[in-house]
Parts: sequence; structure tokens; C-alpha cells
Amino acid sequence: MKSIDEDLARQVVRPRPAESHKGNYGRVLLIGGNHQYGGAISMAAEAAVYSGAGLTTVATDPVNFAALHARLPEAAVLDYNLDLAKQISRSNVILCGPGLGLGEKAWEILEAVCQHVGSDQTIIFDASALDLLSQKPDLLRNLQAGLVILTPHQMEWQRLSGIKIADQEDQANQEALSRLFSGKTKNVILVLKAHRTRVYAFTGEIYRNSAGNPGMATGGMGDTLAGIIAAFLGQFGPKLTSVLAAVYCHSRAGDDLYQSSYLVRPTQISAYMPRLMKRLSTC
Ligand SMILES: NC(=O)C1=CN([C@@H]2O[C@H](COP(=O)(O)OP(=O)(O)OC[C@H]3O[C@@H](n4cnc5c(N)ncnc54)[C@H](O)[C@@H]3O)[C@@H](O)[C@H]2O)[C@@H](O)CC1
Ligand SMILES: Nc1ncnc2c1ncn2[C@@H]1O[C@H](COP(=O)(O)OP(=O)(O)O)[C@@H](O)[C@H]1O
Ligand SMILES: [Mg+2]
Repeated sequence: MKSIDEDLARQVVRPRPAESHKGNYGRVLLIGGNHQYGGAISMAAEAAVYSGAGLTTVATDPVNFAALHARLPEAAVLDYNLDLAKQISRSNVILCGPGLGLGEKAWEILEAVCQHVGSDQTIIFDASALDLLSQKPDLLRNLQAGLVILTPHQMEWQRLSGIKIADQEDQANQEALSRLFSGKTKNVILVLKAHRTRVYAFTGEIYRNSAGNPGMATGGMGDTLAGIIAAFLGQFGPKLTSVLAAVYCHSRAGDDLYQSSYLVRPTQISAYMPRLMKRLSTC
């Protein structure tokens, strides 16, 4: 098993070329946030912007527009009841799930996303999207996406894979992943979140995060990771290394903040990301 560590992150987070613009750093679309969970998609969006996504658009329930605009003017907003297909076609990276809920609208949105995501796009499924997929795994088998990332915590993985948390060993996890995609996992990455998050790559390799702490056990921490992964895939390319570096930076930010703080708020991680990325890219 390989370690996800600072060296790996330093290879990914490189200085930006002077001759570049927002179009070079990813068009990221974040879909989620029902009337109850606007905070989840806001935290994902904040993480994406602070982690360097070139253009961030949030498709959400209109009830969340004012709060999102007030907190994060860098992100555009879009009513998730309207034409998602058009916005999906304009995006490089799509994150679906934080705060989406499990209602009828959530089903409609998930099915539209699965239908319209194309081979030149990356799709990340998190949170509610994973719980919906556990009820209808066929949606995963028919995906046309170029790259598929699943980011379950252990309970979500239990629902999706059928493996109890105590039995979530590497071999069982790999077999379940293969089953979910009918053996077609050559473009699939599983990020299984826990105290020491594991990443199961399409190469067959397994990576273990070396960072992270219990101060990070706060609601919204996974939404924040999902936003960071989206931003990294958008700016550093649709690659395994972008996902690994995102996992490390999220937890490393948590560790740096934990040194002087009993707990770490997800939004503090986002606010810290630009400084962490600068440090990793320069010295
Ligand atoms: N402020 C907000 O709006 C927030 C909304 N959220 C949304 O709430 C919805 C439900 O997601 P939840 O994850 O809360 O609910 P779940 O029911 O999927 O999972 C939470 C429960 O799983 C158990 N669990 C076991 N192992 C775990 C592990 N390693 N990590 C985390 N939990 C573990 C815990 O008992 C925990 O209470 C999602 O749509 C999510 O995006 C959450 O992201 C929290 C913040
Ligand atoms: N004790 C811990 N040690 C290390 N990392 C943790 C710990 N508790 C939570 N985390 C991290 O916080 C995130 C929690 O994700 P998740 O449960 O999806 O949060 P939410 O859905 O509330 O946003 C994961 O990245 C997980 O690795
Ligand atoms: Mg979560």
C-alpha cells in the first residue's frame, strides 16, 4: 500500500504559469443543496473556489441563492429545477450530491446527471447521490463519464457496497467496486473516507492517507473534501494524482489548524487552502 503524503501533493500543486486564465483551471459544476441542506453545497462551493477552481457554478434549490451569493460571490448560481443538461455540457468536472437529499427531485437530478455526463467529463458522486445510487446501482453501470469518483464515508460505503463497516477490508472493497461497475473500473476511483482515508485506484493500487485528525469530525468536512477534489481535478487535470493530492491537502490543512485548535471547522479548511497550496508549490 502506498502512502498519500506531502511529496505526492508537491508534485501536483505546482506554480501557475503566468500566461493562463480562469478557463485553464476548470469549469466546475456543483449540484446539491435542497431546502434543508443548503449548507452542504455552500461548503463544497467554498472549498472549490478557495482550492483554485477557475469557474465555479452551483446548481441548487433557489432558496439557497441569497445565502450563497452573500457568502461566496465568486460562484455563479443556477436553479437545479431548470436545464441541467446545458450546464453539464459546459463543465469539465461535475460534483453531485452534497445536501441533495433523497426526495423525488433528488432522483430526477441524479438521473439527469447520469444521462448527460459525457466521456470528456469527470463526475464525482458524494453524500446523498451515493445513497440514491445504492438503491439503483444500474445508473453507475451505464455512465459515459471519462472519470468517475466515489467519495463515501464508511456508512455510505456500507449502503452502496453491502459490506458492513467492520468488514470493509481491501479485498472486499475492491471486489464490491468491481461488482458495482460490472468489472469496468478502468476509469473509477473510490475514496473511502475514514480516520485514515483509503483511495482505491483504477490501477488496482491502494493508497492510504497519512494526514487527518479527530478535530475534523464536524458536519460539512466531507462536503469540503468533495469541493477540493473537484477543484483539483479541474485545474490539475482528470488524473488519479489530482484526487490523491486533494485528499492529502484537505487533511493536511486540518492537521495544521488542529495544532492550535481543539476542533476544525470545514470553512476554516477552505480559508486555509490558498496558503497551504502556495507553500506546497514554492518551498
Ligand atoms: N450543513 C449541512 O447542510 C450538512 C448537510 N449534510 C448532508 O446531509 C445528508 C446526509 O449525510 P450524512 O453523512 O450526515 O448522513 P448519513 O446517514 O449518510 O451518515 C452519517 C452517520 O454515519 C455514521 N458513520 C459511520 N462511520 C462514519 C464515518 N467514517 N464517517 C461519517 N459517518 C460515519 C455516523 O453515525 C453518522 O451519524 C447528505 O446530503 C449530506 O451532504 C452533511 O454533509 C452535514 C452538513
Ligand atoms: N477522526 C478523524 N480523523 C481523520 N479524518 C477525519 C476524522 N473524522 C472525520 N474526518 C474526515 O472528515 C471527512 C468527513 O466526511 P463526511 O462524513 O462525508 O462529512 P459531511 O458529510 O458531514 O460533510 C472525511 O474526509 C474524513 O476523512
Ligand atoms: Mg458526506
